[in-house]
Amino acid sequence: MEEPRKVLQVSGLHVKVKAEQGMLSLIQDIHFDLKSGQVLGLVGESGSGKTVTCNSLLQLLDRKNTIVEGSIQLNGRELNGLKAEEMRRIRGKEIAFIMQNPMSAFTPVYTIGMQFIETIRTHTMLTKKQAIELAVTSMEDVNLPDPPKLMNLYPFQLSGGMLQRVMIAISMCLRPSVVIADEPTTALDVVNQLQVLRQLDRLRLEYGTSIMLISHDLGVISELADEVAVMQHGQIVEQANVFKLFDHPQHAYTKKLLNARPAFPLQQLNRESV
Ligand SMILES: Nc1ncnc2c1ncn2[C@@H]1O[C@H](COP(=O)(O)OP(=O)(O)OP(=O)(O)O)[C@@H](O)[C@H]1O
Repeated sequence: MEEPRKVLQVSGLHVKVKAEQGMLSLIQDIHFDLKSGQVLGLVGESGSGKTVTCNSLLQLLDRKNTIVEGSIQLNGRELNGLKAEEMRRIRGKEIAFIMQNPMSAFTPVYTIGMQFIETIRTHTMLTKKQAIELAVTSMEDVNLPDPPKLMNLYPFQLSGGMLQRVMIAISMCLRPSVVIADEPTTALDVVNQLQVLRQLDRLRLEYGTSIMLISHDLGVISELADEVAVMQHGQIVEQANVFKLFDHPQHAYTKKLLNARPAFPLQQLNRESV
């Protein structure tokens, strides 16, 4: 069988930020590859550097005060050092982002439809009518009820779970090669968490999208990830296949994380729903 293609190749990634006492190192020497259709889980306790890592991949860090060293190749193209304008064209189209808090991802004064269409038209030559059709199909794809009606609603009129699915629909509609999901289910209840994870899984199976899933929750990671990287103090301390990592953790910090985890509500729910 042919080896899956490497879509994202990160090597020697190092992020420093200007601080009063000088340059402060936030993440050091990060290496990983993300293959086509693969889900890489990035796990670690609060402050371990997960968000800084994904923001550096997306080039969302404050350019004035941070230094990003190392290489971030997306489909063979180096992203580190690209101009903000070039990066804006890539973000959303080739590498998409699903945020932790769906409410803050939307502008409250515009309808879901306006925001969806704006994203599509920024990146494509589609007409407004075509963009509406694509938005509706994408919302149907994530099982949102009555998309034409949803298009006319404002963000506050949707539940957190629905908004998160709208965000997934927006992220996926342009078929990006990579989706970075930073704690995509943290703000949701357990039932909605499971639904969102299932949608992400279905989309990666259907379209071969690679997903980088950031979470502090090992239950979420175990649901979806093929490979897991464990972060501590700005470094990846262990990386392995999900089964190997859960069954035979090598690093003391991974063992500590595994021992500290509560019972996995998602897995219980999965069993109950079978
Ligand atoms: N602009 C900044 N200036 C100074 N320190 C920062 C800056 N951004 C992040 N940090 C620090 O870098 C470390 C890593 O933060 P990061 O947000 O990546 O952690 P995290 O693993 O995503 O945590 P959480 O799960 O709580 O989101 C933290 O100690 C944080 O305080």
